[in-house]
Amino acid sequence: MIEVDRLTRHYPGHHGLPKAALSEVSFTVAKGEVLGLLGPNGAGKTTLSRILTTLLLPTSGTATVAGFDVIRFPRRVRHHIGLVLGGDRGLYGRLSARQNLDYWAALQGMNRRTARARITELICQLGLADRADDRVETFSRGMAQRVHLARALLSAPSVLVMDEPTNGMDPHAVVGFRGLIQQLRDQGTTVLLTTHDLHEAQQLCSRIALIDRGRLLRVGTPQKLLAAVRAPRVVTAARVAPAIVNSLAGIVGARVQSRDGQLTVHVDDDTVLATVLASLVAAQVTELTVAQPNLAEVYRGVIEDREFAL
Ligand SMILES: Nc1ncnc2c1ncn2[C@@H]1O[C@H](COP(=O)(O)OP(=O)(O)OP(=O)(O)O)[C@@H](O)[C@H]1O
Repeated sequence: MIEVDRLTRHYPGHHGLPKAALSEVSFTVAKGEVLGLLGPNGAGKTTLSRILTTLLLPTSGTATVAGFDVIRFPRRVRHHIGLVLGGDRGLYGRLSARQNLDYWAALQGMNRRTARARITELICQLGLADRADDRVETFSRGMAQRVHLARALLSAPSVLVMDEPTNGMDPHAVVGFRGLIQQLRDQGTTVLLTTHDLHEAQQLCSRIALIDRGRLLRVGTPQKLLAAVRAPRVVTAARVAPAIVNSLAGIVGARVQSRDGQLTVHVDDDTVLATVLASLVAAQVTELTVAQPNLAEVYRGVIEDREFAL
């Protein structure tokens, strides 16, 4: 549904020299896939979203959405794509949710009767029914974001581009909104999801693209990205006899610490991990945990951005 090939976008930089916000970025997104675009501030995520939604022209390279080139067929692309932005832009606070949606439907040239039915359907689907006729300026961040999503879904697009859609929401609203994204995914909508939130990416995305300074550094399933991490695993166990601690200390590649029977072992690879676990199980130690690397470790390993708070 999305094909991006060597996409490049320059902005004027210092002394008139071009500065690359995107450099030779290539990837594809299949129908029904949720691709997470993850990267620090200034990585180029918004630039890419804007090109795909025909709001910005690339300097070179190509991008197609639902088979239509974004430069040659922008109207067709717009018909197939919905854009959901984070933040407070884009809604009329003094209008109700329904009036906002009526307005956007009219701008898109939708027939009134079709628009009315579609708006009622979206209001129900997105949990807005109780507040549909209240002014949007009285809405919480999470409710306003649902109106943004309804607006993007008016023309039933097959592709949604979401730029940090849960930014600024409280945790409860985030859970509800992510549930909506999951529903859309299950209904076959293709989603490009820009996010800073590693947990969100891991929860929602079938694949994740890591982008930094305009370059695509890695693309893969969360499992594939995790498999490539060399972060040490940590085994912890309780009530471990001193003799067992001593025998573990003899395993090459295991760094053992122990205090009052509470054991912590750092291991470098899966073979050492298996040996440590086998020794503990043979000694009938059952209270143990293994901390797996998570996306934060992948991120740290791939992107060296000090400003990005994990
Ligand atoms: N209109 C512009 N003029 C000049 N430079 C720009 C312009 N828009 C973006 N840039 C630069 O392009 C680079 C990529 O910006 P972009 O907004 O795409 O990043 P981002 O990944 O979306 O960042 P954020 O997470 O902060 O939204 C940045 O270095 C930014 O300063």
